[in-house]
Amino acid sequence: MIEVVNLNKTFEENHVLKDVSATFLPGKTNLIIGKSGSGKTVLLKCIIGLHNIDSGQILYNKQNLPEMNPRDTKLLRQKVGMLFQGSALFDSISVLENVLFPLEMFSSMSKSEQVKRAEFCLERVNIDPSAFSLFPAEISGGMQKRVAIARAIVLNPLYLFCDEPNSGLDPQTSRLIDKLIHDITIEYKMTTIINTHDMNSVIEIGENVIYIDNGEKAWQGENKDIFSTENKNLNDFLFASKLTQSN
Ligand SMILES: Nc1ncnc2c1ncn2[C@@H]1O[C@H](COP(=O)(O)OP(=O)(O)OP(=O)(O)O)[C@@H](O)[C@H]1O
Repeated sequence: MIEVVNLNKTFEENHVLKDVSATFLPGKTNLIIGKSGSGKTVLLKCIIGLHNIDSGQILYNKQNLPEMNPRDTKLLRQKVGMLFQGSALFDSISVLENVLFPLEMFSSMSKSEQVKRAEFCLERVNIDPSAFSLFPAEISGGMQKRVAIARAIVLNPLYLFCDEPNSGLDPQTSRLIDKLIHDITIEYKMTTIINTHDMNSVIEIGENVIYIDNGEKAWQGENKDIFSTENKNLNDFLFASKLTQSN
């Protein structure tokens, strides 16, 4: 489980995260939602350790990330998978080589074990072996995203962080990607945190939704409860998101 406790983050005069406390549950898809500029990405980056924080705690199974020694931090990083906006695949190497990359960097497997593991992950995200030797530019955006998921899970992470996984995808492909992330989260009992604008994701896979409003955690709960919330700003946000998505 990941918990953040009384987290504060400022950039110069800009107090971006204000005393945020939230829990992110293992085996669940945890969604961070909120208006543009509310602090979602900064929160995700603080949790991953890409931003130093001003005060508060970031607890990975009760171990506070800012206080971890370099050895424990390194061990933790090996348990983390990341899915960035726009897939961030390496253009000049093949699909298979992209997924092999983390294994070459961080595992002690033999080459043949690495290839077996990479192929297994690609098959898990439904990439046909005929596409293994293609370059990212030769496959669709949805396939690129699935390759990026395969790469993110190849080291068997306990934690999966996804920043806007559906950006640039059509609604049908977005649904497939959501379902894939959700299924993999359950299968591998990962703690998955997704930063999203996509209201369909909230409805489909929002098992634990954290709503950030102007740097504060203003609501946390399950998708089934979100549309009966009495939080006015959240209601306005949901209404505006539904309008945008139906246009
Ligand atoms: N590296 C940085 N240096 C200074 N200010 C930053 C930095 N990163 C983010 N901010 C500021 O923090 C605030 C929150 O930004 P953040 O990117 O977290 O918003 P967001 O909710 O993810 O928005 P979006 O949905 O548009 O991506 C903004 O005011 C932004 O300008």
